[in-house]
Amino acid sequence: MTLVLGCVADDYTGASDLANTLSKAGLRTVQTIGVPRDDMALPPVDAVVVALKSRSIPAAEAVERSLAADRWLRGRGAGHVLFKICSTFDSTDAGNIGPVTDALRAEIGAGPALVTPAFPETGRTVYLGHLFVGTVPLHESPLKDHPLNPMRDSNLVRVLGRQSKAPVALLPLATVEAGPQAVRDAIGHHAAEGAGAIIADAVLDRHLETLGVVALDQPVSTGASGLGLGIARALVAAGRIAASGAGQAPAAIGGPAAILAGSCSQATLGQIAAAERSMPVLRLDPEALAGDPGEVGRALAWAERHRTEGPVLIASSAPPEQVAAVQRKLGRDAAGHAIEQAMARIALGLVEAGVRRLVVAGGETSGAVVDALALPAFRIGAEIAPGVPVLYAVGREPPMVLALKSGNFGGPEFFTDALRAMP
Ligand SMILES: Nc1ncnc2c1ncn2[C@@H]1O[C@H](COP(=O)(O)OP(=O)(O)O)[C@@H](O)[C@H]1O
Ligand SMILES: O=C(O)[C@@H](O)C(=O)COP(=O)(O)O
Repeated sequence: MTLVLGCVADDYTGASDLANTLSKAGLRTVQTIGVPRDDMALPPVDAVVVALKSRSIPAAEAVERSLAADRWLRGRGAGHVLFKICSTFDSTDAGNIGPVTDALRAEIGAGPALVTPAFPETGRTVYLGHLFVGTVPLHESPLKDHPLNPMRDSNLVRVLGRQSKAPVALLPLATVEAGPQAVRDAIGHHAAEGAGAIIADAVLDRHLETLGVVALDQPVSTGASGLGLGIARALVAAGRIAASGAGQAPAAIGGPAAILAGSCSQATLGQIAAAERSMPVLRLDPEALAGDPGEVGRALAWAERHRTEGPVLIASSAPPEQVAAVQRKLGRDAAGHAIEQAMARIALGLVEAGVRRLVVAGGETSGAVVDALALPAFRIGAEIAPGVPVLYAVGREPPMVLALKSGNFGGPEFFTDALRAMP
């Protein structure tokens, strides 16, 4: 297997978002959970997205895991590695976007990395280094209340500067509009000045196409699915991707379905409210979930009682004031971790009870669930909503199909849309 593109994603939902984008652009793509074991049988692919759960762990660990993934990908021929971050730049001043980008560059002796979270299809745009979510700057968006990494500064040159060793420069929209050569000249100038990373503006897909062409000059770039789109289109345009033809439509998996929500995003809260009109919904008590092992058993007993009614939804999700109250009692990271682990035990119990179709809302939550289920890799299926594909577990018997939804993604009826796409 010789890879045309390697990707290291800092969470599992983000990885499936990127794998979806690459696959739609024509790249045969597989998402692995962690660095694959050498004996893992992978189909012929153009791109592998190695999904890590490294967004909210200490920076040194994120660096170590990312470098291991990078070495595996380069060992299989990947000349360019895209570090997939969140389109809302989820991170804290302690990292991990800066430290991982620095380490990936240092590993291969690369010049400054292009960095952009722009993903216009989902409303993420960057102008003069400021990230917008829909019509508002990042710091006014619901991300200001994220449970683990509240985003309170929209100026990404500043945000990344606080996380990086080398200076961070800006590639303004006017330069991106001027095309690849203007971008190359600007990068040369910033490299001479010692920049380690360059935040690139992009508000439309054509800007990402320009950035994709130039990113491939370098061995490393950092971005969300928008940059993935630009790189994929550049690879296709350069004739570096063999035509793959339409894949065989996967057979229906069947069997019981369940939804688990641990995201506290505004979008997910709305989707849970909408689901309440069409399926049984259990809203967990987050404090009990974090502290009382019996709460998992009670949730599973509830699911068992509602089994004959079709899919069920179990949620720990809560609005910002309730999240803040739990965090005051338990601490931010401890609360998040304990709730994720409890959700993972619920997932395991549901699958042991026969669930074969599973939707999970929330990146960290998805990470904990997929780890508990020990799923090694996914084939990418149809797109349910921008950034969220159907995922077929590779090599699992009996087969399972999942959807891992980034907290902020999907329309109000996402959960019913997902179940319809996962027969
Ligand atoms: N009610 C709650 N109170 C506090 N934290 C919560 C609650 N429910 C979930 N969490 C935690 O909030 C975090 C949500 O992150 P994540 O799953 O990545 O969602 P998103 O995709 O929206 O970022 C997780 O660590 C989760 O365990
Ligand atoms: O880029 C994105 O927005 C997503 O792919 C993503 O990474 C979102 O993260 P979560 O909301 O934590 O799932």
